[in-house]
Amino acid sequence: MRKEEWFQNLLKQSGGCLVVDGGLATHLEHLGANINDPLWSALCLIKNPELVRQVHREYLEAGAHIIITASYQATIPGFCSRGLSLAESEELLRRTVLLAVEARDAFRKSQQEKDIDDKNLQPALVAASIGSYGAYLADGSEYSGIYGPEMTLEKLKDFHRRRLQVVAEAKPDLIAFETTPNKIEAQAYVDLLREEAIDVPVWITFNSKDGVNVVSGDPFEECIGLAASCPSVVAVGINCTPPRFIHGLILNAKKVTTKPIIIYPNSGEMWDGEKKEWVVSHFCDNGVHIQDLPFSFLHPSTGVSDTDFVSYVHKWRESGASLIGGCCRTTPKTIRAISEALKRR
Ligand code: MET
Ligand SMILES: [Zn+2]
Repeated sequence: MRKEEWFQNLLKQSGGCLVVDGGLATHLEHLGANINDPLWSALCLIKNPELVRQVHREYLEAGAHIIITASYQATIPGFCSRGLSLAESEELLRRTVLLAVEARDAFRKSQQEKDIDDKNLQPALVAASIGSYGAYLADGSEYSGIYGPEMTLEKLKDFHRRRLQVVAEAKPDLIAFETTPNKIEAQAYVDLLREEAIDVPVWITFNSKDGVNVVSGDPFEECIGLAASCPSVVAVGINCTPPRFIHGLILNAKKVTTKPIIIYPNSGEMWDGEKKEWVVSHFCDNGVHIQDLPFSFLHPSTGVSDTDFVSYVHKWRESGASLIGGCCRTTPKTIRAISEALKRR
């Protein structure tokens, strides 16, 4: 079966919408991991892989149909710079898929033990994360998309090639190219998928900080159109972007593609790449300047609350999103709320 057909069938069987998990790094931190490090969540693969498995498990229990692996910031040069050999680095990359598969299989088993009929089993897919070159740099450039004048398409392809091969060989159900900050990186993905004949279905999602363009300033519709033109791509969309921009971006994506649209926003805070922390953005979620609001109106540490997030879900579903989840600063609580809101529809 063609990849697109497989995915469309899966969506249909699930009533038209699949739930994606929430922030992996965020929840690792909530569970006590210290990931303030250039490897970010990938540090846990070395220090505490059991915690990664637990995060996957909690998202499945919260109702996620798709869990995203801990490979977002896991790269071969990143691991090698910490003294790991090439073989060890590749093994760790494979482990990201294995950890998610093990969590998924254990979850399925527990569902079956609860006597849940095979045909009523929650679909549970593993999407292998590929973060951008900017994520590897760990200098905030995944939120600027500015890689400097020296960067070329070939350099980006060379950076991504081996990791993509290794991750694909580990046989995830999907590959998730996440937080893509510019058009040139999307082009690198599309070229590599063809050149390396990658047989795994993929999604490509972009991030935006103005609701109009992707973070680099490249036009959003051009990026979506390019991603959607790739035969391996089964869904396109947006991640790690404030909730207030999502509705408009879905409508704009629909102008250029009929492929399923995936959205998993962050909680609305902004990543300060210099301070390396999440800060409340300068606008409140309804576009009002934060300094014009009474303090009690704000959620300084959490951005949009889980209940606010859920009130958006119906709007996103109506405007055409077929996969909905959360990104940074969202947790299993957010995902449970999304899952329940969708079930109530
Ligand atoms: C900066 S976006 C990070 C996406 C990744 N899947 C995570 O939740 O950790
Ligand atoms: Zn994120």
